[in-house]
Amino acid sequence: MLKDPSQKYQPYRPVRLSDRQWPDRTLTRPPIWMSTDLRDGNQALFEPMDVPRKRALYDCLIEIGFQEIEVGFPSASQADHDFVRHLIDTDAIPEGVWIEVLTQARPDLIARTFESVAGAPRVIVHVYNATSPVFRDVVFRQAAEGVRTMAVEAAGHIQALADENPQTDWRFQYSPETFSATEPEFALEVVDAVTAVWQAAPERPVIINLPATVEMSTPNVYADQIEWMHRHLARREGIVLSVHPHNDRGTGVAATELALMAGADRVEGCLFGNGERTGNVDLVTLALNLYTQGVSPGLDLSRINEVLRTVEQCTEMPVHPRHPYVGDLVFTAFSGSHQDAIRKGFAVQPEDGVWQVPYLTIDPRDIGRSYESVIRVNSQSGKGGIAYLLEREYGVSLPRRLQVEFSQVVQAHTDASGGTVAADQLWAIFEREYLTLDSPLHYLGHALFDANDRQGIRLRLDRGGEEQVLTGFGNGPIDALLDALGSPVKVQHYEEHSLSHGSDAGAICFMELAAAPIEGDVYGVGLDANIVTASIRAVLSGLNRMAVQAPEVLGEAASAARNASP
Ligand SMILES: CC(=O)SCCNC(=O)CCNC(=O)[C@H](O)C(C)(C)COP(=O)(O)OP(=O)(O)OC[C@H]1O[C@@H](n2cnc3c(N)ncnc32)[C@H](O)[C@@H]1OP(=O)(O)O
Ligand SMILES: CC(C)C(=O)C(=O)O
Repeated sequence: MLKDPSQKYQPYRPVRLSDRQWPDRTLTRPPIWMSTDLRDGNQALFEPMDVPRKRALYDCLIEIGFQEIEVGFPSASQADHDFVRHLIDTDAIPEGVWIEVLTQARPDLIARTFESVAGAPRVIVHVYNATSPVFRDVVFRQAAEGVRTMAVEAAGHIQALADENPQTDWRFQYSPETFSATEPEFALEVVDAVTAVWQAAPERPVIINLPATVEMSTPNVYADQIEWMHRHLARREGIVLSVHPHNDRGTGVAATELALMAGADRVEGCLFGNGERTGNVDLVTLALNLYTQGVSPGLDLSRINEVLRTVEQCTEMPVHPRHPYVGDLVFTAFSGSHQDAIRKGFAVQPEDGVWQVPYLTIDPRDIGRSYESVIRVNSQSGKGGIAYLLEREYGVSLPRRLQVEFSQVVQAHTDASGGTVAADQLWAIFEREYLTLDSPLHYLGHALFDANDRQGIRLRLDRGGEEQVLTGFGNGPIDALLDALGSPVKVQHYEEHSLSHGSDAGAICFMELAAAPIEGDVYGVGLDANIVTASIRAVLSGLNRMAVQAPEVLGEAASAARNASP
């Protein structure tokens, strides 16, 4: 890299527009959408789409609700010509939908374009020539006047061919390619000349499309350029003002939004931002950005995963996992505080119905995505996400302190394994830690009985391979159980709930235990169809876990007296 890049690169030229209006505007309605997936998107692929792939993507665009679709550059390739014919010959252009075809401002190409669309019900003929100084000087080797004439002659040619074919409904579109690198005064001069030829008027509007063929400035400069044109264009009321942003600086969406605030009526782009180099502007992001502002975009993206699959199959290009709204990971929170906030947000249903789940700009269900991928657990995760997954998948609501305890168990696992933990793996860790740990004390059975206003229990268990029958008495079954075991532990807290789903067991019991040699409390968990058995299992689970640190918590082997029949 150069120490002084100014020797090689020049800053963009700002537009003189001191009273710009766009900064104070907000977007309150959607633009007219035009998909150029099948043209600009297609011309940017390793392997351009064949007719079946183009057709699959076209059908997808129709289902989403696009009414203007640029279907190709039929004078440039046989494949594009064949696709246009396929649509016309199979009657695949629904009422209200306009196909659009692109051509250079060259008489032979314009003529071939009209031949290819013969018999179509509605066609937008889109003609372009570049207008910027470098194109004038280097590519066309013509003075500005020559470049203007190229556009004017093409416009006249198009008008004449359309007049010869009145069975089709025609609309005309002109793009001064490289508009954003063109002096605004010259772009205006060319566009005004073209709209004069076409006699643009409200009853016969034409589309003037102002591309950022290469994005070369901050989005505010593009917005200024659009507002300047919007305010200076002749026949403005007969013009649908369109923008065609690319994303070379990574700000295509921002530039488009500001351009719409600056007066544009229409946007050309591609699904998920496919297109030349860094892509055309992403129409899905634009549409859903509007949606999250409470503005219906007029496009149906309620099954966004299906759209994604179609686009990926047709273009053979993957969409990034962090791509806005559609990427695999955009509704996933790994870090603990995010998971905690999301879980709490889901739990609150605001009375006014206004969406306010932290970290999520949109309800994933609105676009056909589920909460399943919302929370994943890895080494950055905390108790919130873990609790959320166990609750959602297994109907298990962990008490708060158990959430803390178990998250450390999970963290040890993720630190060691390095990966993420799905809900089923989480449950397996939970089972191993709390539910299937049955040594040294292994529950075999119990019977409760009344003993002079006290609760009696006869407990059958396997203690390290030796079967024992222990008897104890207390104020209730747990008290009697601890008495039978002769264990010094104290029950600090006890919670039990029925399982809502995910297991046919009826109840889960959480027992928070404390015993002198151990710092802090330790949880045991029991799962059983019977609520008392679930609580006995929970005590034994806790004791087995505590015994790893302090074997004495297991209690003395019960006294002969206790072992005697009551
Ligand atoms: C920004 C965009 O995405 S624009 C769309 C780009 N898409 C495509 O180009 C589609 C694929 N293109 C093609 O198949 C070919 O370029 C064709 C069929 C359009 C033209 O092919 P060719 O006649 O062989 O020309 P070539 O590809 O070399 O293009 C360069 C010529 O087109 C001229 N040209 C370029 N753009 C335009 C235009 N908009 N209007 C008129 N002439 C143009 C150039 O000045 C150059 O002319 P020259 O040979 O007299 O110097
Ligand atoms: C033809 C024009 C609109 C184009 O694709 C561009 O400038 O990027």
